[in-house]
This record gives sequence, C-alpha cells and structure tokens, in this order.
Amino acid sequence: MGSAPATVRDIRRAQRADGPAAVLGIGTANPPTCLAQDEYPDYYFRITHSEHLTDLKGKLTRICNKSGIRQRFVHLDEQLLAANPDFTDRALPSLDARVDIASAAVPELAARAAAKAIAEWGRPATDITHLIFSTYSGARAPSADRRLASLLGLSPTVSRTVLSLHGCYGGGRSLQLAKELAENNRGARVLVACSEITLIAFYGPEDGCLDNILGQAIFGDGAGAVIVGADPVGPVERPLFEMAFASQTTIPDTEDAISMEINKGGMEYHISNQVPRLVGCNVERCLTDAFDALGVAGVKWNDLFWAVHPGGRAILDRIEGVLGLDDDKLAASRRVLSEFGNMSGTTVIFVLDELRRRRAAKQDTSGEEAPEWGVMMAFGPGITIETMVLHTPVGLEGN
Ligand SMILES: CC(=O)CC(=O)SCCNC(=O)CCNC(=O)[C@H](O)C(C)(C)COP(=O)(O)OP(=O)(O)OC[C@H]1O[C@@H](n2cnc3c(N)ncnc32)[C@H](O)[C@@H]1OP(=O)(O)O
Repeated sequence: MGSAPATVRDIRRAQRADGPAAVLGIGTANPPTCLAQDEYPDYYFRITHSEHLTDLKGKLTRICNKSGIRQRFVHLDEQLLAANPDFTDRALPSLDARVDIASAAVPELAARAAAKAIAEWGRPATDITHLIFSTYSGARAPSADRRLASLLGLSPTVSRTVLSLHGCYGGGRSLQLAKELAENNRGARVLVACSEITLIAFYGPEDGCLDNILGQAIFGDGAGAVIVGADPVGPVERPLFEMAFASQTTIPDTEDAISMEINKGGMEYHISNQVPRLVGCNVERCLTDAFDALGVAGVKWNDLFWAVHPGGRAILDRIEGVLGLDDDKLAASRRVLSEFGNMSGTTVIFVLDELRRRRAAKQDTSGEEAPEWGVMMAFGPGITIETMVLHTPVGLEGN
C-alpha cells in the first residue's frame, strides 16, 4: 500500500468523524387535500357509500371528537377514489392499483420535503453521500429511494437504504441510522426521507373491523426529510440538534399489539387499545437507560425539551402523566397531531420542525432560554421504542 505505513486502526480513525452527528436541515410536505376532522365521519361514510352503517359512523364520530386532531391531509381524494372504486372493499384485489399510485406519489411527496431540507442545509444535493428512505407503501424494486435520488439529482454514488413497514418508528429508526453513518464516515451527509400515504390502507367500514375505524380517525399523509452530518462546515452548515445518544427497545410480549400486513386488498393493520398503557409503562425505563449510558443521573424530565411521536392523544396523555411533565412540554407533539394527524414514521420529523420553530419564537419574544438538552421518542410495531437524546448548540439562532 504505497510508502507511508498505516495500520488498519489509523485508517479507521481517519475514516470517523470527530464530533457528533447533527441535524443540519429539516423539510416537510403534505398532499393538497385537507380534511377537517369534524366533517370526516360524514365525508368517509358518504364516499364509501356506507351511510347505513350508523353504529360504525357513531363510533368514528366519537373517536374523531376525542382524537385531538383538527385536520389531516390525504393524497386519495374523491376523484381518485371514483377512478378506483375497488379501494372501498378490502376483499377485492386492488393492491396492484394502489402500488402503482404509491410508487409515483410517495417519492414525489418525499422530494418536496427533501428540497426544503436541502435548501435549509445550504449545500448542493450532489454533496449528499447517503440516503435512507422509510415508508410503509413500498412494494417494488427499484423502490422509492431510487426514484427520489433521480428527482433530486443525487450523485450516482449515493449509498441508498430503504426501511419498509417500520410504521410509526420509521422516522426514529432512520435518524438513528443516519447518526451512525454520519459519525462513522468522515464528511458523510445523510438525507433521511420518510413518506407515508394512507391510500395503501384505505377501505370502507365493516362490522367487526374496529382497527380500520381507529385508523380512519387518526392517520394522515405527509413526508419529512432531514439532513444529518457531523463536523458541520461553517458558516454554511448550522447544527439544529446534535444527536448525543440513540437506542432502540422492544417491549417484551407485545408482538401482537401493533401489526401491519400487505394483502391483496391493500394494507391491513391492528392497533390494540392497550397501546397507550404499554408505551406509558415503558418510556421511563428507556429514558433512564439512555441518560445512564451518558453517565448522567437524576435528570428532571421537565428540564428537557421533548419531541415525542404523537401516535394518538391518549399516548401523549399517558406519557405526560407517567413522567409528570408540565402542560407545555408536549406542545410540539400536540400541535402536529392537531394539524396533520398521525403520519406514521414521518410524524416525528414534523415534531422536530415544530419544536425548533417554537424554540426560536420563544427566544425572540421573551428572550427566555429554552432547555439545552432534550429527547426524541417514537413508537411502532414490536412494540418498538426509539429513543434519542438531543442537544442544541448554545447561542445558535433558530434553536
Ligand atoms: C402505526 C404505527 O406503527 C404506530 C402508531 O402510531 S399506531 C397508532 C397509535 N395510536 C393509538 O394507539 C391510539 C391511541 N388512543 C387514543 O388516542 C384514544 O384512545 C382515542 C383518541 C382513540 C380515543 O380517545 P379516549 O380518550 O380513549 O376516548 P374513549 O371514550 O375511551 O374511547 C372512544 C372510543 O375509542 C375506541 N378505541 C380506543 N382505542 C381503540 C383502538 N385501539 N381500536 C379501536 N377503537 C379504540 C373506544 O373503544 C371507544 O369506543 P366507544 O365510543 O364505542 O366506547
């Protein structure tokens, strides 16, 4: 190997970044059709020709009223449904048509979010070295990551990875993987893109299928993108959140609590009504383990900032209760739930975006310092809990 002696250890050291991975840009996007939550039961039962199922409509109305959601955005509008009437009946083989639509729409939505993240980051898209794409709508190869790379004009040497069917922890998982890539590859710039459209799992109401009624009440469509990299190059790159520690925990004996399955009629899912309790019983242990790993004891949860996946209003209530959080601590999560619903893995990226805006606004209006340390958490099938300890560089405008 040439004249200079180099050990594998030296090479390894030179390959790694010096500092922690950080979020360098965030972007989000939604499809244009906006549905008001208080009108949704009428809308859904009308477009699925199911007005006669009055008990189910009553149930959907009750859940919508308690969901903490004001509005959601969806790709599947009335016109698209009229062109694909089979989508209302999950017994019909509509998967091909759904996959056709999703294969175009999912990367296009991701591209809109990614363009915003790249613009905030400030460097050309061709400087992106890695791409991690997460979606529950993927059922083809080459898949949405390949299409997104083309839409954005990424380099042909970009290293691509797809995460499929991770559901609501897809965003958390992608960000942890991005952290590992950025810290282990000096100079790496990782684009994380999550894009979810509920079209793959849309069907009409059926007696005995209450999971669908819950899903109809809470899920929405959206895409989120984040640029992650270590050792930011100033003055162009400005770290929004540094990623201090990340872990994944699986709650034992909960395989059946949240599940998703692709069938001939689209994706079906099950969400146990025990999910808020199961998540609530396990979050504190995940947090304590994370801070123990950092060698920090006795953390007061109210001294942190919080970016929690708003899977449902009851999940946020439960977490707030078990951790004794002040009223405003989950405000970013509640706001995203209210304005967009649960967009599965994408949602936590919207929460990070909302959180940094709130922090900047607070600093501008009151001059009050927001907490320096915080936590991001996301939950999904498994039940899997993703935990990440975040740090905001002090004195940076916009943090
Ligand atoms: C997909 C992924 O990977 C990850 C995810 O995020 S999965 C989704 C996670 N989200 C959840 O699990 C939802 C959490 N639950 C909630 O937010 C709330 O329970 C809720 C908004 C659904 C209802 O609010 P609430 O305060 O519990 O009201 P409550 O009056 O007790 O219940 C209202 C109705 O919801 C129903 N309900 C609650 N959880 C349900 C569930 N998991 N499935 C079906 N119905 C459910 C109740 O049975 C009740 O029905 P009735 O009115 O007929 O009695």
